[in-house]
Amino acid sequence: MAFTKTLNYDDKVTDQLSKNFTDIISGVGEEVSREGLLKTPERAAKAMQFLTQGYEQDAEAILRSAMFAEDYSEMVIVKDIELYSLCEHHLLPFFGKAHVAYIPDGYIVGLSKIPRVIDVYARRFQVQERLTDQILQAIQTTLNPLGVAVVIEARHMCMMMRGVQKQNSATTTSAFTGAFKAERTRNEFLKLITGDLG
Ligand SMILES: Nc1nc2c(ncn2[C@@H]2O[C@H](COP(=O)(O)OP(=O)(O)OP(=O)(O)O)[C@@H](O)[C@H]2O)c(=O)[nH]1
Ligand SMILES: [Zn+2]
Repeated sequence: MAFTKTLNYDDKVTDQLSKNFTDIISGVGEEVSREGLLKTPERAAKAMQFLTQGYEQDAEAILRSAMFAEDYSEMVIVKDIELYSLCEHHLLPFFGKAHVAYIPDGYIVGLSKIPRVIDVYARRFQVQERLTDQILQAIQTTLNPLGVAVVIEARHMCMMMRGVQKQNSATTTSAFTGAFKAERTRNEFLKLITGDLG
């Protein structure tokens, strides 16, 4: 499974996507043989494969690969994790940050696995709500903790560059399981993710 910043590109997929991007370039009236655009279909094909590599990856397997038995049952929060995704309606980026918390029940997980799981689901065509829920469910299903909380704050290029063209709007989505359904626990989490670490 590719976790590196580069990807082993599939030649057949690259060829097919390159043809598609050639059509897009000529479709908007550009000259595909213009020097600056000669390699663009192939570059765009590779960029698109990179941005959708999450389809090939298994979030639950990633979590299971670093679960450790530990007698700790306080809230664990990983906050301000940057994320980049593509909206499934316009294939334009949305980006922002995610905050994830869980309360262990016998098992903790390697901290880096949480951002990895976010990338697995973010690197697909998405809506922010489903992305939020998929991260939540993957952690709940594998670790079976006392509760999971996920908050995502993001800006959607499809609302900024086109459409309503609102530059400052941000969308917040949240999802909770178990202990986080209780107001006190949820509020503690929300306070900790908005608070200053000092
Ligand atoms: N709920 C949700 N909506 C999204 C997300 N990303 C993009 N959208 C919205 O998806 C909707 C698609 O609506 P349509 O009316 O079919 O598309 P459109 O004509 O391009 O709409 P406008 O963006 O309003 O111009 C738009 O309102 C987008 O803002 C997301 O992650 N979650
Ligand atoms: Zn969109």
